[in-house]
Amino acid sequence: MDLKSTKASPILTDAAPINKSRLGIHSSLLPCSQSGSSFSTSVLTIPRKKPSKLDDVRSNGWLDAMKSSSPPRKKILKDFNVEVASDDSDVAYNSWMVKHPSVINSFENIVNCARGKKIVMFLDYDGTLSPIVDDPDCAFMSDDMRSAVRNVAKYFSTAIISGRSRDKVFELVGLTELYYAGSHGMDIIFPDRDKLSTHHSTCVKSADQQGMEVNLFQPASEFLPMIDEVFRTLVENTKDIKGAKVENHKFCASVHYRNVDDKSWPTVAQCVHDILKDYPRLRLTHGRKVLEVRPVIEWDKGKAVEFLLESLGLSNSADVLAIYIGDDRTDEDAFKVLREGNRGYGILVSSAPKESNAFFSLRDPSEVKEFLKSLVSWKEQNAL
Ligand SMILES: O=P(O)(O)OC[C@H]1O[C@H](O[C@H]2O[C@H](CO)[C@@H](O)[C@H](O)[C@H]2O)[C@H](O)[C@@H](O)[C@@H]1O
Repeated sequence: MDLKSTKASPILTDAAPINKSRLGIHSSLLPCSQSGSSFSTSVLTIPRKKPSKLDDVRSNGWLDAMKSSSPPRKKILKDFNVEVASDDSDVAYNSWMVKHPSVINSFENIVNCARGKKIVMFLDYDGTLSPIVDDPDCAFMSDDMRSAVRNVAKYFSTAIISGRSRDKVFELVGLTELYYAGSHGMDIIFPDRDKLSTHHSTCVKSADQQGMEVNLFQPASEFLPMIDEVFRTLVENTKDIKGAKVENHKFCASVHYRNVDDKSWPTVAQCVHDILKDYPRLRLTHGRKVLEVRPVIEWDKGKAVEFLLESLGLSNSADVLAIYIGDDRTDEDAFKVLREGNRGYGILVSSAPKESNAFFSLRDPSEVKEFLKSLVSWKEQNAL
C-alpha cells in the first residue's frame, strides 16, 4: 500500500482545506479579494517578509486550540505564587452549571428518566476514571473506582471508549466484564458469547488475551502501517523537544505537550503539521494537552456509541437510556449522538466551564465515582 497516497477510500472525508497563508501570500493580495476591474496579475506583489516557519500553526488555529486545551480552573496569583480559586472563576463555573447541572444534584431526574428502561453506560478513561497526571504511563485508576465500575457493570451493560489503544486501556482497567473500544472507537471488541444483532459482516473473529473467541470491529485497519510509520517519524522529529512524548495507539497516535515548556508548543505543533502535510489521509484532533493524529475516516466516539448500541440490540431509545461520561473534546461526538438522537445523556467531567454537547456535568473523577456508586445503590434498592 502506498502510505502517502491521496487515493481516497469510499469512507474518507474531510480533506484538509488549502491554507492560503501557507503560500506566504496574505489573503488580501490573492485574486479573489480584488474589488476593482482594473486588477492586473502582473502587478501582484509578493510580500518581501519571509514567512515565519510557524505561520502554519498560527493561522490554522492549532496554537489557539493548544492554549485553551485543559485550562486550569484555579488561577495562579502570580505575586504570591499560590493557587487560589478566584471568585470570578467560581461565578463563571456556577453560571455554567445552570446550563450543565451536576448529575449528582439532578440524580432524581436522571433515575426518573431511566425507570422502565435499560441503562447502558459508556465511560471514557483518562480524566474520567483516572485523574489527569503528567505522565500518561502513570494514569492509574484507584481500586475504589475499579470496584465502582465493576458494580455498575453487574447491573448495566458498560463499555469503555478511550483514545488509548484497546490493549492499553484494558490493561489499565482490568475488568473482563466490560466492552472495550480503543483508538477513539476505531478498535472495538465483543466477546463471542454476545449475540450481535447487526454488523456481523463487518466484524472479524479473533481470540482475546485469554484465548476466548471474540469479534473485532476495526474500521481503520488499512491505516495500521501508515500510523506505525507516522508514529516513528513523530518520535524521531520530536526527540529534541524537551518533554514531548509520542504514543502509538494502533489506529491513531498522540503527541503530548503537557510537559513541554509553553514557549516550545509552536515547535511541537509545526513539527506535527509538517509531517501531516505528507499524509492527506490523516487528520489532527485536539485533546487535553495532546495532539492526536488519526485517519480521516468518518468514525469517532459518537459512531462507536451508535455501533455498540445497535450491535447489542439496545438502540431503541424507548427502552434504553444511554449515559456517556467523558472529559475531553473527543467525547463531544458521543455527547452529540446522545443529545441529537434523544438516546440519553452526556455528562462532561470538568472543573472549568467548557462549551459542550453534554447535558449534565461532574467536577472530577471522584464525583464520577460517587455518581456510579449512587446508580448502583438506586438499582439495588429498586431491584424486584
Ligand atoms: O479518551 P481518553 O481515554 O480520555 O484518552 C485520551 C488521551 O488520554 C491520555 O492523555 C491524557 O491523560 C494523560 C494522563 O493523565 C495526560 O498526561 C495527558 O495530558 C492527557 O491528554 C493518553 O495518554 C492519550 O494518548 C489519550 O489520547
